[in-house]
Amino acid sequence: MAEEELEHQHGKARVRVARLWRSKVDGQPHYLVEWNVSVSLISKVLPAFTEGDNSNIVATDTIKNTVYAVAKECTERLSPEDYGVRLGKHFLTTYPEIVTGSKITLFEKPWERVTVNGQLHDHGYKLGSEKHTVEVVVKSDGEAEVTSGVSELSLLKTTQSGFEGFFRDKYTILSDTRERMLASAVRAVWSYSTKPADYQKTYEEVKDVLVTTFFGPPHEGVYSPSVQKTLYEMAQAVLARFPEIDSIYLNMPNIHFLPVNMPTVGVKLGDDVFTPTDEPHGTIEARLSRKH
Ligand SMILES: O=c1[nH]c(=O)c2[nH]c(=O)[nH]c2[nH]1
Repeated sequence: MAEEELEHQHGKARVRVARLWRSKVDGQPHYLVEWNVSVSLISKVLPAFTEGDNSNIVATDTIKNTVYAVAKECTERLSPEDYGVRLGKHFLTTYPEIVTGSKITLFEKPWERVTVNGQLHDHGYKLGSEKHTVEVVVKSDGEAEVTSGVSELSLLKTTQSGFEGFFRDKYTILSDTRERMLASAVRAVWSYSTKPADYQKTYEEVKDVLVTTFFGPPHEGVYSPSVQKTLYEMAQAVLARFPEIDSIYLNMPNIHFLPVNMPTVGVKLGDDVFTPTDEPHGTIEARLSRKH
C-alpha cells in the first residue's frame, strides 16, 4: 500500500451553556451569559481511525461535559475570550499525553438586562429582537379592522419562578420546584374596540405593560407559579390599562433552561450551570377578552 497521511480531529459542536452568577450578597443583581461552544481536539488517536482502538479517545460526550464543568469553575464573571482560553488550555493540561492542540469557537447570545420603571432589573433579561406585527382586514363596508401585536419578545428571568403541585401520575418525572429560570419568546396579538389615538405609542406601552408584568419591580421581581398564571396576569394588566383594547391573545412557549447535574465534578442540579434548549418547549397560550 502507498504511504498515507491522515489528518484528524474530533470534538463537540454547538454545546449550549448558560452560566448564572448569583450575587454573594443578597439583593444584588444576577449576571447571566449564554454561550454556544464548539470544541475540536487534535490528539493522538490515529489507532482509533486505523485499527478501531478507542483507548485514547477523549469521548465527545466528555468534551461536552467539560464545557459545563469549566463554566462552573469560573466563579467570577468573565469574557467569552477568557472562558475560551481557559477551556482550550484545560484539554492540554488534563490530557498531556494525548491532546496536542485544541480549538474553541463560541458565540454569546445577546441577552441584555431589562429596564423596568426606568431602572435596570436585578434578574430580568431580554433579547432585543422583537417585531411589531399588524393585521388589517378591510370588509365590504370599507371599514378597516386592525389588530396589533408583538412577536419574538424574548424574556428571561433567573429567579422568582417555580412550578409545583401539578397533577402527577406514572409518567411524571418532573420534580416540584420554587426556583428555576423562566424564559419565553412571547407572541401577543390584540384587537381594538375603538381606534387608539396613536397606534405606535399604544404598541410601545402595551409592550411595556407585558414586560413589566412578566418581571415585576426592578429589585424584588414577582413570583411566577407557572407560565399560565404569568400569562393571565400579563393579559389582565393590558386590558386594565387600555380601555380601547377588547381582546388579547398571548402565546408563551416555556423555553427550558435545564439545570446541568454532574455531582462528580461539583456541578449541582439547579445551581448555576444550565443547558438552554429550544426544542421541545412547552406551549402555553390563551386569549382574554372583555365580556360585552
Ligand atoms: O409553567 C409551567 N407550566 C406548565 O404547564 C409546565 N409543564 C411543565 O412540564 N413545566 C411547566 N411549567
